[in-house]
Amino acid sequence: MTDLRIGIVGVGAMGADHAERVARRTAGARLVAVSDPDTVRAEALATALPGDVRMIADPLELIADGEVDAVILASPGFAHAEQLFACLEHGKPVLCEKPLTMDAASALRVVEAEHKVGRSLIQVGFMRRFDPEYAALKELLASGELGRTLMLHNVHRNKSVAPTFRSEMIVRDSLVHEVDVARWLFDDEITRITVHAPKPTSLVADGVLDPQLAVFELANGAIADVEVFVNFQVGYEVRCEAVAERGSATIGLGSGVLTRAAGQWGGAMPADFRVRFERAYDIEVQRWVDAAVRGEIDGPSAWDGYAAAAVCEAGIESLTTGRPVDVDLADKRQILG
Ligand SMILES: NC(=O)c1ccc[n+]([C@@H]2O[C@H](COP(=O)([O-])OP(=O)(O)OC[C@H]3O[C@@H](n4cnc5c(N)ncnc54)[C@H](O)[C@@H]3O)[C@@H](O)[C@H]2O)c1
Ligand SMILES: O[C@H]1[C@H](O)[C@@H](O)[C@H](O)[C@@H](O)[C@H]1O
Repeated sequence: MTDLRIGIVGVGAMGADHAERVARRTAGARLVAVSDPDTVRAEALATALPGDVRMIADPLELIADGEVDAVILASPGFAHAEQLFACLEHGKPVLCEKPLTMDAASALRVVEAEHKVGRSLIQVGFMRRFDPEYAALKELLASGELGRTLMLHNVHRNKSVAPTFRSEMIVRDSLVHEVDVARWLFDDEITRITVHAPKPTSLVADGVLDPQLAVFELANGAIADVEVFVNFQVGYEVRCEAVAERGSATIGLGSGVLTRAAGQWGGAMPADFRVRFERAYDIEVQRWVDAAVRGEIDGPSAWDGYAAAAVCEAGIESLTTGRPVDVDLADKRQILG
């Protein structure tokens, strides 16, 4: 069978990482084109990677290109909506990095446009669903061995982020992962969100609310809390503890290799998500490629991206008022039939 020919739009940190993945270690796929407004960066990447990778300056041209079968969108969130509509117009399967779009209204338009096409073409890059630890936690909770899950406690810390990363991005770009994790682990919708902000770390610009503490209330009565702290300084740390009726389960303790030496004990912390979630991204992309060949998706759908956008929109409102905000989610059955 011939390889799925993939084009990547946006080759900054994440796009370049995916480009390496597709070009070197994804079975049944071939990287054929990259696009980025920074054409020098895109050209350099295209030249460095194995195979014949073209640089196409205009992302919409890459999406329309007859030799590109499927697209990975790793452009910034503000560019996703237009590029997703182009993928739908050309009938191209697309793995879109989170966030699906910048707000709930545009995300819902994407869901509706895909529904009109009549095929699931969009998969959202909520890669934690493919992380072996998260997958094992999901399986354990679903088995019922611990009884009903009551609460989740989550920690999401980045070593640092660019100074352009503002308070609402902490919700839309970082907290959005736990929004998806909570919806996925509970298999339920978040109906209300509250985002508290303690006095910020002194290591961010004035006005940036970092860290934040979010509380999600789910339709089934469960609650999830999340500390999100994107300028933690130390390293990348993502943890999740599920508390159930007859026990708890924790993932993300980073207990790979613990050493004891010179009167101290400990291990290494990954510098960022590319290291911590490398395996998750590999599995995500491989399964997306395999599903695209079958004309399907195999992961978070456009609806999941929309639902997360609706929760984040309410979260950003809560961050400014300090009050709980109900999530305004469209009726799935009415939209998708
Ligand atoms: N799943 C994850 O864990 C994860 C991790 C990091 C980033 N992301 C997501 O990936 C996307 C990219 O993030 P990043 O960290 O690589 O950012 P980045 O700033 O490192 O890279 C973005 C790239 O997109 C290019 N770009 C800007 N405007 C564009 C446009 N209109 N069309 C095409 N390319 C454009 C920029 O020149 C840059 O090279 C974002 O949606 C982000 O939220 C996801
Ligand atoms: O875009 C990144 C990415 O999604 C990471 O997985 C997350 O930990 C960061 O907070 C976010 O800025």
